[in-house]
Amino acid sequence: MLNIALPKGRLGDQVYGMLRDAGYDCPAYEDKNRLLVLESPEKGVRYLLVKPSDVAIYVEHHAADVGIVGKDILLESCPDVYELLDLNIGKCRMAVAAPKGYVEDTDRTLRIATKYVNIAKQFYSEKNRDIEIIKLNGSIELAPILGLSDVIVDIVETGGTLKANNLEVIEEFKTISARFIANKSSFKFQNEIISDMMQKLGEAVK
Ligand SMILES: Nc1ncnc2c1ncn2[C@@H]1O[C@H](COP(=O)(O)OP(=O)(O)OP(=O)(O)O)[C@@H](O)[C@H]1O
Ligand SMILES: O=P(O)(O)OC[C@H]1O[C@H](OP(=O)(O)OP(=O)(O)O)[C@H](O)[C@@H]1O
Repeated sequence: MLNIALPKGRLGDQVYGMLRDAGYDCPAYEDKNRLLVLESPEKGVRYLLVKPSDVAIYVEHHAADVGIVGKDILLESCPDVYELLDLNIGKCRMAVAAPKGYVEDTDRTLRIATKYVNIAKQFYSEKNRDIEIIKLNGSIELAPILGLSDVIVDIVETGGTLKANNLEVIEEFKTISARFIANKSSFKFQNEIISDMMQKLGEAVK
């Protein structure tokens, strides 16, 4: 059976919808219970429900053969996996944002709150800017409101969260979407099954 790491939460349901349409349905997924391992033996797949930010860890370490993960996570952690397909869902942008009217003082160290420490470091190293990173795990928009940081680096989809909290985008610098990834050894030894899944998923991409 092919082990598929599926992100729980907002991305998971969309991803499962694509896999179902591609022929890898799993009635147990639709039961919505607390099980984390869901099997569909007749389709030859086993779904592992994991935190979105952990998908690539399972795949890299061969606890899963394939998985679906946001490009944000791949850019942040650079796992040693194959990125096979852009699924064109979970679309958003990586951006710097700040309170409306914010004016940067370039003589001071810039304080940045983010979940994406490596992405932020890379972005500002290209600008040669002196920075301090404050790593948070969620509700990033709160940081500049409370004076914990000057700006944030985070993903923006509709812009609704920024707007509701009186923040605005300063610069968007990466487009993000969900990617189909594979463990390197699985891709070699289960190539036919994974290639077949990639092709069917490709046909389901809108
Ligand atoms: N507002 C959004 N619009 C579109 N895609 C998003 C949005 N927020 C996150 N994503 C994408 O969906 C993925 C999963 O996001 P989600 O918010 O469900 O998990 P998370 O809370 O970031 O994960 P974790 O619980 O592991 O921290 C992200 O990695 C990103 O690629
Ligand atoms: O532009 P929008 O459509 O408002 O989407 C962007 C918001 O979505 C994500 O947060 P999420 O809902 O995952 O919350 P969290 O980061 O606090 O966990 C992201 O961190 C932004 O806060």
